[in-house]
Amino acid sequence: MSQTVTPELRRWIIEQASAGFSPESVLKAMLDAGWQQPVAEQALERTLLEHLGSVTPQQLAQAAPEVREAVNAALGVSAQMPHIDLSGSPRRIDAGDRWVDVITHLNHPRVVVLGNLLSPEECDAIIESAKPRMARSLTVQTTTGGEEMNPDRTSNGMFFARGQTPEVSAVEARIARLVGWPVENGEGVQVLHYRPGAEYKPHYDYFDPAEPGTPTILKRGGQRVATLVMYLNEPTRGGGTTFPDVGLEVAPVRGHAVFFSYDRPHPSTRTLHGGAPVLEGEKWVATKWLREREFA
Ligand SMILES: O=C(O)CCC(=O)C(=O)O
Ligand SMILES: [Fe+2]
Repeated sequence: MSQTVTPELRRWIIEQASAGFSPESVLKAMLDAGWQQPVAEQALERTLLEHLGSVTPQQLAQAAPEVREAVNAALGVSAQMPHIDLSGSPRRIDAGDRWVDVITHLNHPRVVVLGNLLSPEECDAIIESAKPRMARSLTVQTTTGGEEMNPDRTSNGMFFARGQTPEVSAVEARIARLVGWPVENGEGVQVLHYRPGAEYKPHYDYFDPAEPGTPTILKRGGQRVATLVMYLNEPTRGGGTTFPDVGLEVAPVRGHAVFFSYDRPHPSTRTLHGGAPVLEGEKWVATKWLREREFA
């Protein structure tokens, strides 16, 4: 007699895994219920893998450790993440050489808006040292692994090497302390300049695993797992950082920053975001991307 896997069975498997039962105990229950071992094993594996895309980080956090491990391994997901400790709901956080204000935070997507991350002097110094090296922004092209001009990004930009100027170096150390992530895992700071009308259409910062160029990119430091966009000045109107999945817009205020993290390269992180068009004035930001491992 051949057995077929019904939608009810798949739902039941997901419920069991989400409730914290280990795959072994789910499998045993299926065998006890009369399922043939190969069918049961395949149904279990397929169902859990296919379900991954719709699992929220909160659900996964509640799953049995074996499920979490299997899921993480299957997706190349990072167990450890850059993270801002907001336990005890602090108003301000000690970032080593500076107290940083906590303005707003959201759990899914994981977003933290910070105030006073940079002093006005640091903002100006970073803009001034970036200016001579600005060119039309390139984005890493996952189709090829190279860098290309992207029509969705109408800003101008440049990259600093890590530690290239004293201000960049101080800010990098501050960020590392703030999010508990090594300086070595960070890409160099990128500076972007938007004139009126310029924008950065909604996108994900992680590298799309489905694109052929991604494996090459990942050889250097693995996936991006978090982004910090730092506002170096204030456009008069427009230029906020938007998160369309949740209708959030972060105001570009000088010295403020928006931190967001994504523990898997997947839209379920809800980290789709963009730079809204600048309507009046101009906008300068510095972006710090954090990788899983050392970015050498
Ligand atoms: O300019 C912004 O607000 C967003 C910048 C951004 O998304 C990026 O640099 O990846
Ligand atoms: Fe981005």
